[in-house]
Amino acid sequence: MGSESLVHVFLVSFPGQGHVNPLLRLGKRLASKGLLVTFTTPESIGKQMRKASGCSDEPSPVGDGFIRFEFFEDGWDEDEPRRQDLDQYLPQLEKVGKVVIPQMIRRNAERGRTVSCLINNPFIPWVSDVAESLGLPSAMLWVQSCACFAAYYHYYHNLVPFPSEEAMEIDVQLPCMPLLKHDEVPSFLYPTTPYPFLRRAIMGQYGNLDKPFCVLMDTFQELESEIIEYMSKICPIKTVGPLFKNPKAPNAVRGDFMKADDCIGWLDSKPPKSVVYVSFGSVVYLKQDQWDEIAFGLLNSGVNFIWVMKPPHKDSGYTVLTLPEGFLEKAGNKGKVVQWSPQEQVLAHPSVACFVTHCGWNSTMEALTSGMPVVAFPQWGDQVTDAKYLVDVFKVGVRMCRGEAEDKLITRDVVERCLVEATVGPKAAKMKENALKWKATAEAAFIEGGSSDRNLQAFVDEVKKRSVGMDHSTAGKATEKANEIEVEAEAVAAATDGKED
Ligand SMILES: O=c1ccn([C@@H]2O[C@H](COP(=O)(O)OP(=O)(O)O)[C@@H](O)[C@H]2O)c(=O)[nH]1
Ligand SMILES: O=C(O)c1ccc(O[C@@H]2O[C@H](CO)[C@@H](O)[C@H](O)[C@H]2O)cc1
Repeated sequence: MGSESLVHVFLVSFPGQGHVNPLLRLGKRLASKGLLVTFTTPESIGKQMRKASGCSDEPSPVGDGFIRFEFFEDGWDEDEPRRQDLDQYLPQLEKVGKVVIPQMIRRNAERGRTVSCLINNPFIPWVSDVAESLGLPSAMLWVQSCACFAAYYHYYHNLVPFPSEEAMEIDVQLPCMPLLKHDEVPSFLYPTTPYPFLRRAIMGQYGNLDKPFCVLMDTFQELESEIIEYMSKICPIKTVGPLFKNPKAPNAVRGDFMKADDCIGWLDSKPPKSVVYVSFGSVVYLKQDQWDEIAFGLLNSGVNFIWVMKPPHKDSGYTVLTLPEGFLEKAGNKGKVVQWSPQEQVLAHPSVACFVTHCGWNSTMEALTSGMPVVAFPQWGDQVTDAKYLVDVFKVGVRMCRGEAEDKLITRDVVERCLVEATVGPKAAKMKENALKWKATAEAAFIEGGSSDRNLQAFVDEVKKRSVGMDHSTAGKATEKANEIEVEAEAVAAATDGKED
């Protein structure tokens, strides 16, 4: 069957690696169940994805369906430094996206690919408005834990007391969750957060939560059962994780912004469970003095290691981190420093003993699903909550720090102690045993007939059902609306021309 005759879903992603990965993985899962999926994000990132991962606008077969990419211009020059400032970039994305997404949907309809559903991830809640204005169903993929979803929900609706300027250090008790210490609450909610624009972006999604007919989550029923059950009574949640596992479509279609350095051959040469993998994700940058302490901790512990040292964006304001003098020579063949790793493969490799992680949710799910113990080094946002769960609830981790807000240098001795604790001795063995249990439970959730697979199938069935109800007049309405929005936007642009920027 050609891709044109399939039900078509349109995925709009915030342009961050930790957001693109889970939405693209969802796209692949949906495609493998027989849908045509178009994935979009701004061209500035599309350019990188094309170069590093070969993303193409031609439909690629995935299982019973297809996936294709179609990027959009965000209205700024190629080298615009303001993209690194989300306080400025998020409003720009909203302004432009509200015009160009309807145009893209209209063009697709004209080419015989009528869109039946829009799906977005957080930080770009206006996508639900676009869907509503076009008369299209929409869904949202929540790319963090259900625990974090619940924390933001209770904050938005003011249901329980959270840290405030008057009471900074209060603990937070949410229903069906362990007590969170003040610094275990998602840090965008701290009164002192340096990232209030991310709190606003997330709160924007809660303001729009009545619009998506489904909230998909990259978690699984058995991992967060009580809070998922509780929140499911309030919101139309469907857990579909771990999304990075796709039995029908392994790694062919990827959305990395940077090509991964090859380190699998090097790992193959190491004994089982002898390597520590260190990565702080795509956005966290540590200070130079902290970097130095980690470097000495790694050397002093004597472990083998792979360390991801990604270069900062030229407009990010971060200075390039360096390694202590003579570090690479001292490490010799015990250590490998890379700019970007094939993380999923690294975590699945038998030579890897543990993962020193910033506890982003993707890294958390990838570690749990690979049966990999962790050393938790959270910095901000959901990472501090994920660290609490990894250590105290899932019991697969050792805590190395409490987050950026603590502003505490973690010394080389502490680094060394945590590495040893996570790799040798009875505690390490227990954590590995727990991690392997989570791996098995995750597998049972994503295989055919598992809880996540059933939820995903139910979602696909619902999209198909709604698309049957969507007759030609509905598709025509979407086209008409797209035309209206375009005319309005042109009028606004003409009226404001030269008055902005
Ligand atoms: O060297 C690296 C570092 C990270 N990742 C991937 O980048 C994503 C990072 O997402 P996460 O939520 O963990 O953190 P963020 O980058 O959003 O802070 C994950 O899917 C990782 O597998 C990768 O492929 N190679
Ligand atoms: O581009 C940015 O400035 C950016 C990208 C990603 C950010 O959040 C990360 O998202 C993940 C999924 O929500 C999350 O689990 C991870 O901890 C975050 O680092 C923030 C800013």
